[in-house]
Amino acid sequence: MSKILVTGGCGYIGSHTIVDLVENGYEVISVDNNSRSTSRIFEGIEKITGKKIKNYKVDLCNFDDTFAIFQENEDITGIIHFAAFKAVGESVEQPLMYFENNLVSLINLLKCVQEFNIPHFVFSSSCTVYGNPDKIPVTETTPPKPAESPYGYTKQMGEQIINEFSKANAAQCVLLRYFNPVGAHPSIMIGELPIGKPANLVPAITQTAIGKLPLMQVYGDDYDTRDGSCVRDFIHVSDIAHAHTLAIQFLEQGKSTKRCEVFNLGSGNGFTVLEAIKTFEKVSGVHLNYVIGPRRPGDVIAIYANNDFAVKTLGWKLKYSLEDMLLTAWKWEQRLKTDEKFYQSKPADLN
Ligand SMILES: NC(=O)c1ccc[n+]([C@@H]2O[C@H](COP(=O)([O-])OP(=O)(O)OC[C@H]3O[C@@H](n4cnc5c(N)ncnc54)[C@H](O)[C@@H]3O)[C@@H](O)[C@H]2O)c1
Ligand SMILES: O=c1ccn([C@@H]2O[C@H](COP(=O)(O)OP(=O)(O)O[C@H]3O[C@H](CO)[C@H](O)[C@H](O)[C@H]3O)[C@@H](O)[C@H]2O)c(=O)[nH]1
Repeated sequence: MSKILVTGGCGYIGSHTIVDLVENGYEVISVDNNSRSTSRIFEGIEKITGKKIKNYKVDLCNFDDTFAIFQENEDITGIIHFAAFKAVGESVEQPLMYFENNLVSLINLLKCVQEFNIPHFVFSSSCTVYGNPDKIPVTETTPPKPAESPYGYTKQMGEQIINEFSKANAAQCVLLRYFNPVGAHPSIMIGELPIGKPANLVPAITQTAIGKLPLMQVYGDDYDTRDGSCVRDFIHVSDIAHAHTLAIQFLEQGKSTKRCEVFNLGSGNGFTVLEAIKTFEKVSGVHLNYVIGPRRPGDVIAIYANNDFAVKTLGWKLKYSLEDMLLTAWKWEQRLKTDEKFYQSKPADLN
């Protein structure tokens, strides 16, 4: 059985991917320092899969501790690297913290890939690498634009580091560019746990609907889009998770013709912020308390994916609609309310 090391396994996408890997017969271990998450998420993973997952509470920026995980698990066959800081605004305020955490952890891992001859490496990238694209939908060959934030730079630099690494090493790599992952596992046993006031749209919607936030703002309705609000490609987190299993299988089956392959992971549909809100109101039956506010600096106006390459090459079939994404997110928010510690979602409360 293949053994996959998932970094950031207690996080939003990592936890859903662990479930998908286990359901597809993989043995999984996780490393997460819980700087942005709680290991309590494994209770949910265990309920869904019936499996206990071993997590190493290690900071990947500490090389010796990271190396020790590989010494203890010499049979690791692949790595899926999610662990990173991801808040765009915070990265503008604390750029060095972002460059250090996201890049040092990546380099430490790649040193271990080299040292222990790990054949397969999958990296969490982002559609942020396309910036404000000239033409939509974007394909994998759409030229990257300069990043809008230090966070964005860590994804662009991460891709470059892996590209160069793969030329000089035996490992084969896959870069997965996520669009906007939202929703929760259909069992509602795991989901997103934003820390503090959410910056992202869907947690802002669900927290407003439940009354945790009094009101939310739509950042701008004067863009050149069909209703004036920004366009995004929302994709269910479980669909994103399954693409990781497919990416590992793609590498294992020797189907990659390149040392480093890139895939867009989006639904292929663009919805506006206001359309997402209307869909939420429809599936939840809740009237959302929102106002139109000013534009948020740095926001991309409109982006969605051409996902043909992932669909054809990986055999990726999308299971969930926008309605499913928003309904599962809503059910998860309602479930969180029954658990005070999760509901508070401050780092100190989580662990
Ligand atoms: N969620 C999104 O909208 C989105 C979009 C595009 C790309 N991504 C990328 O996908 C990946 C996963 O995102 P997510 O939404 O699951 O984020 P998340 O914050 O929920 O999970 C990241 C996990 O990594 C852990 N971590 C961070 N730094 C670490 C370190 N130095 N050592 C060990 N663990 C560490 C955190 O504790 C957390 O559990 C990230 O790389 C993110 O940049 C996310
Ligand atoms: O309270 C809110 C929150 C968001 N929005 C709007 O909703 C849209 C989506 O915003 P998100 O913050 O949810 O997502 P982004 O597309 O801005 O950013 C996400 O996708 C990026 C890739 O483009 C990065 O990966 C980033 O980490 C990730 O948060 C934007 O137009 C934003 O202005 C609101 O109107 N109100």
